Amino acid sequence: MLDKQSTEMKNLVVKLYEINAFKFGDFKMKVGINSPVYFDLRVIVSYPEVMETIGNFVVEYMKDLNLEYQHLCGVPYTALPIATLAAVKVNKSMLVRRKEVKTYGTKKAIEGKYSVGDNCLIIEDIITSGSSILETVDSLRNEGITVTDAIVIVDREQGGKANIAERGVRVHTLFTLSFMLNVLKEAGHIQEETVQSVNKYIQAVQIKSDGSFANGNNVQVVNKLDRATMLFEERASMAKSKKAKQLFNLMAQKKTNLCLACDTTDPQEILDLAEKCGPYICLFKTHMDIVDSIPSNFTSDLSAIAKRHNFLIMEDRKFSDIGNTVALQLSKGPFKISKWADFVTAHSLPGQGVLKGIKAGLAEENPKDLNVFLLAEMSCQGCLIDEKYKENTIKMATESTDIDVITGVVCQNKECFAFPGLIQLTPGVKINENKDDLGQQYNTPEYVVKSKGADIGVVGRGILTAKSPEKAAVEYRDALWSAYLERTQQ
Ligand SMILES: O=c1ccn([C@@H]2O[C@H](COP(=O)(O)O)[C@@H](O)[C@H]2O)c(=O)[nH]1
Repeated sequence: MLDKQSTEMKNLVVKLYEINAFKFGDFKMKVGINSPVYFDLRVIVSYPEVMETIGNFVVEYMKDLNLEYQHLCGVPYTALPIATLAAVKVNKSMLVRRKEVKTYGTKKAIEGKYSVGDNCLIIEDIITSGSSILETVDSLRNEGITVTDAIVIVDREQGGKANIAERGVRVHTLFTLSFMLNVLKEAGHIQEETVQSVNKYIQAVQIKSDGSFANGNNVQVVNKLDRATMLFEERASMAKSKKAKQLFNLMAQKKTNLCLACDTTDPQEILDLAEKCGPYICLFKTHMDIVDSIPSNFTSDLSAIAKRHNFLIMEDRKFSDIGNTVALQLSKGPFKISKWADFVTAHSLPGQGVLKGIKAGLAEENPKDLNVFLLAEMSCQGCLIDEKYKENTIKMATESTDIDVITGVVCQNKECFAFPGLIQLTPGVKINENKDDLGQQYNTPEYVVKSKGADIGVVGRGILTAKSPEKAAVEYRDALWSAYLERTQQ
């Protein structure tokens, strides 16, 4: 008998969250209103253990329900592998619905062997309005096949179940969205505010069978899980890496989202700047390869200052080589970055290998808990990064098996990613200028935070060339922090 409250069921919910099959943010939905939650169960095909667990739960549920049916049909496409697994396990035949009916050959909408009057059980991954299930019901019924029941993995509780019942199909669900939210809250992955925001959305956006909204078509819902309006404290609980949680909490406690880009070549000057500006920053960004003859105690001195003033250190190395080389660049050579940096930056250009290389470099010695910011966009004029590259970078940052080492994304726009547990680091920040002579482009602190979605603003020459870098750091800290506070009150 399937126990829907069991630890195994709860563990599956957490796993779905961890692999980003269940995510939070600001997502465009088929119904036209943005949603604070999104399920993407397509990713489970990459996790055989998750597939097997879901398959087993579906089979147990099917046995409990004790339904009469000759065939199983998965709603295309995401539910197809789940239905296949279940059909094999219970030794039933499968029917496959073609989404696009062929214009040649048999022109069949339903593939598989069946007789008029046979009964078919439908399997679906997610139900929102129920329209996808109904399309499959219609195709099956057009062939004379009887459909009375459907098993659904997740019910978003937006009216789909009732819409389908109107058409004579009972929906049996493994998980409701409310249950899943409570499990994630119990597990400490989300806070009560998040649960309430999602519940509010679900209540407001109830969909009728014709696709209209139960409250009329002018439904206005403020998505409180738009990352731009969320507090860093709340986002910390959603972050998937420990380091991202640490940085979110540090910013919230210290009330600063300023990163100083310390692009100076004199090692002593770097330490002096860290000492002076340290109280006002959350991150201190270095380019170690521009520093002249680095003294042996340089990185330990910098780390001591970081500890004293409570900021983290980022080496902006922009790794972009094959994994093996990246592992060596991170752990060996004159800089031994893995020994002292909290964060590094990396291009997504080499693909997954760059993250694998970083992980391998970390395994080399006994390093700090180091994390990565992936570059999805650059601030310079004429940058060759296009939309597809950006999209794939965000996939790497949110869906890959190495998301545990990712704290955030270096980018210029809020639209780049939705997940509130990632941090947007935005360089190209200056109060009085909009470009330099070598292609750098600047925006003001207020603009990058409020309009471009920056969580952390990176300031280099805006501080370094000021008469008093310390005073400039205070000025930038205040401008970036008040823009962040104003943004959360929108
Ligand atoms: O797209 C990017 C990525 C990184 N940077 C780095 O940020 C600082 C900016 O310095 P400014 O003096 O404020 O221009 C610098 O270290 C770059 O390497 C970037 O500018 N753009």
